[in-house]
Amino acid sequence: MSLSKNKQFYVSWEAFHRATKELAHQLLEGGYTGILAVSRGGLVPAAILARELNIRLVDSICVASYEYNQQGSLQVLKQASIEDSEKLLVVDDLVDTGETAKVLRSLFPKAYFVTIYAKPQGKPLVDKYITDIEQDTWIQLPWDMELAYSQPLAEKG
Ligand SMILES: O=P(O)(O)OC[C@H]1O[C@H](OP(=O)(O)OP(=O)(O)O)[C@H](O)[C@@H]1O
Ligand SMILES: O=c1[nH]c(=O)c2nc[nH]c2[nH]1
Ligand SMILES: [Mg+2]
Repeated sequence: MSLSKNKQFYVSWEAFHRATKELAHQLLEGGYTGILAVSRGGLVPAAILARELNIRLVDSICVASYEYNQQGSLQVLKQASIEDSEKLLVVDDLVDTGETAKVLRSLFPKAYFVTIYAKPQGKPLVDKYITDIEQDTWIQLPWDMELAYSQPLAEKG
C-alpha cells in the first residue's frame, strides 16, 4: 500500500478512542468471549475493546503484506491459538483494499470481523465498522504521527 493517496484523514488519539468506544457500545449485547487482534494495527482497538467489553481472552495474529509480491499475498508470521467461533471478535484498525480481511475471513469464517475505518473496496468484508473513508484517502493513524510546529497561515508562501 503506498502513501500516495490524494487526500489525508488525520486521526487524533482522542478521536480514535472515541470511535473505538462507539464500536464497543454497538458490540455490547453481542456476548463476545474472545478477541483476536490483527497485528499490528488491530492491537490498539483490540485493547480498548477488551477493556470496554470486559473480555480477558485476547490473542493476536501477526501478518505482513507482500506489497511487491506478484500475488499480492499476505504472510502470516504468527498464527493465533484462539479457536474460530461466532463469539470471537476479529479486530483490525481499518479495511482498505480488503486483502487483509479476505485472509482473516478465510482463516476465521465464523468470527465477527470489525474495524474502526472502512474504505469502499474493503467494506463488504467487514461485519461492523464505525467510519466511512473514501478510497483515495490515506488514514493517518495517531501512532504514526507526532506533534509538530505549524507555520502561521500569514507566513506561508
Ligand atoms: O485492506 P488492506 O488493503 O489489506 O489494508 C488494511 C490493512 O493495512 C494495514 O496494516 P499494514 O499491513 O499496513 O500493517 P500494520 O498493521 O502492521 O501497520 C491495516 O492495519 C490493515 O491491517
Ligand atoms: O495507516 C494506514 N492508513 C491507510 O489508509 C491504510 N490503508 C492500508 N493500510 C493503511 N495504513
Ligand atoms: Mg494491519
